[in-house]
Formats: sequence, structure tokens, C-alpha cells
Amino acid sequence: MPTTSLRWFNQTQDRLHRSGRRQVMSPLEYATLSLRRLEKALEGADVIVIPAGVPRKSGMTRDDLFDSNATIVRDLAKITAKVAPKAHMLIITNPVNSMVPIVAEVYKRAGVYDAKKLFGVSTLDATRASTFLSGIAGLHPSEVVVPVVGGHSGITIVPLFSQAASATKFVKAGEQYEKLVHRVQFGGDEVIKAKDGAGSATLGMAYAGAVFTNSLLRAINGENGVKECAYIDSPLYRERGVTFFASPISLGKNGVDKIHSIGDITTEEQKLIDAALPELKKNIDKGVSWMTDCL
Ligand SMILES: NC(=O)C1=CN([C@@H]2O[C@H](COP(=O)(O)OP(=O)(O)OC[C@H]3O[C@@H](n4cnc5c(N)ncnc54)[C@H](O)[C@@H]3O)[C@@H](O)[C@H]2O)C=CC1
Ligand SMILES: O=C([O-])CC(=O)C(=O)O
Repeated sequence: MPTTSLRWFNQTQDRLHRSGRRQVMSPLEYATLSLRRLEKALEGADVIVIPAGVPRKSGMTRDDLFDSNATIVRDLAKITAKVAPKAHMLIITNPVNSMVPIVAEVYKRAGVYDAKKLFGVSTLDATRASTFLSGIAGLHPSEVVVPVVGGHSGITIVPLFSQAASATKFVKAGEQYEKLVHRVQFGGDEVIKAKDGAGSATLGMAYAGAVFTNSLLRAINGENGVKECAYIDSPLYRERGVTFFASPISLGKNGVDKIHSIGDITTEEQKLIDAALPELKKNIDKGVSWMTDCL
């Protein structure tokens, strides 16, 4: 059945709206009302997108957000596991590398985990890679598709410029390549610095989140051949202890239909993946251990 409605819940807006309507509200009264409104918003959802949480400020890494955002994401996942256990879960909140394993742990404990329906949204990395390379190539970004694999922070972001079809020839080995990779890996830092305390890539993320969500909705509604990169529960590097990995995937009615292999890559790209894996493992283990410690 086609998706027919969009529901939106923002804790801060909810609090403002409620306190505007009633002058006196105890924290307990607010929390109870808010939880009920949230559950109502989520009930029966096919797709849930979670961008809730704190963005970083200049000088912070995404991992520095872990302590603030882990609790928010865990608590939201507990609710979604209860009221919409079959929904596709799209996680935007940083650090994505650790938040997705946290959601997986919550769902496992609730006995409702479906690895095919949990996604870390890494589309912004592919958007940046495409934008930067198309600028060099003099092409429109829509003509340049660059798979970006690994994770969503710093050196875990690995753009595969060698797979950008006809645009690949515009990438020159050496300094230009290194600068291009660095810009994709640290594009988020560039935005945070430019916004100077006013948040992170909010609009870029709104675009990237809409691209990924629309792709998923098209697949859920029966379209064939929908392909995106996303950070998912993946077998690709499991033997190296990395249980979540972003790679190209085909989407279907029930989420991940097929996880594609990385394919042919250059020696430089292999080095980037080798550097990404230990960092990714650390980020994933941190999320899983934090959940164990929560018990
Ligand atoms: N995956 C990605 O590529 C990207 C991820 N992000 C991440 O997304 C998150 C949000 O970033 P922004 O939108 O820039 O921040 P923001 O501060 O503009 O928005 C966050 C919103 O979350 C709401 N919120 C907080 N706790 C909540 C809860 N428990 N339930 C419902 N809503 C809640 C706040 O009221 C606020 O409106 C950050 O963690 C940021 O790092 C941002 C850009 C790209
Ligand atoms: O950099 C941040 O903190 C936000 C983000 O994930 C991005 O822009 O890629």
C-alpha cells in the first residue's frame, strides 16, 4: 500500500506547544503526555527517521556526541520497538557508527530485530563526493555517482572515486586525489566551522535524508532496481570484527534486498578501507558495550 501520511515529532517543539497551552505543567505531567503523543505519532509507521539529538560544535568529533545522543536514540528505539516493531528505521543522529548498533541491541533485546530494516543514513557522504567531483569534472552532480563505503565519520568515510564511471578520469593521483578524499571525509567539519556555533549540516542533511527516504519508499512501493549506499548490519567485513558497514545496497519491499560487494577498487582505496576498519570496529564496540553496561 502506498505511503499516505507523514508524522513529525520534535521534543522541544512539543514542550513549547504544550506549555503555551497550559500555564502549569509538572515535569512528570509533561513527560507522560509527551510519551503518549510520541507513541501515537509512531504507531503503525512504515518508515521512521530519527534525526533527534545534539549536533557538534567546532573542534568536536562525532564521537564526542556519544554521551548526549546515545540515551536519546536508545530511548526512542525502545518506544519504536514497542509501538512500530516492523517499521524501517533510518538513523541520522551522530555518531551514526555507534547509534545504529545501539538501535540493533535495543531491538535484539525486545526480540524484534530485523537487520534488513535498520539503516544508518550516510547519503550525505555520497552527495558530497558527487558534488565535489562533478565540480572538477564540469558535470552536473546528478551525472556523477560515487559510492561511499565504510562508516559516517572522518577516516571511516571511504569514497570510491574509481567507480564513478566516466567521471573517474578527472581524478588525478597524488595531491588532487588526497584533497578530494579529505574533503569528503571531513566535509562535515567544514560546515560546522563555517556555521560558527550555529549547528551542523542541517539543510544538506535534510536533502540527503529526503533522497534516501524517497528511495526506500519507492522500493517499498514496489519499484525495482533502487540502489543506495547505507550503513547497515553487513557480512562484508565481519571476519575482521566489523559488524556494520556502509556499502551499495539494493532496496526492496522489506528493506535491504541485496548487499553488493565493494567490487574492484584501487590500492589507494584498499588502504583507506584498511585504515577505516579498526576505527569502525571501535565505534561499533562502543555502542554495543554501552548497551551491555546499561543493563
Ligand atoms: N547522518 C548525517 O549525515 C548527519 C547527521 N547529523 C546529526 O543529526 C543530529 C541533529 O542535527 P541537527 O538537526 O543539525 O540538530 P538540531 O539541534 O537543529 O535539531 C535536533 C532536534 O532534535 C530534537 N530532539 C532532541 N531530543 C529529542 C527527542 N528525544 N525526541 C525528539 N526530538 C528530539 C531537538 O528538539 C532539535 O529540534 C545531530 O546528532 C547531528 O550530528 C547532522 C547532519 C548530517
Ligand atoms: O559533521 C557533522 O557533525 C554532521 C554530519 O554528520 C555531516 O555533516 O556529515
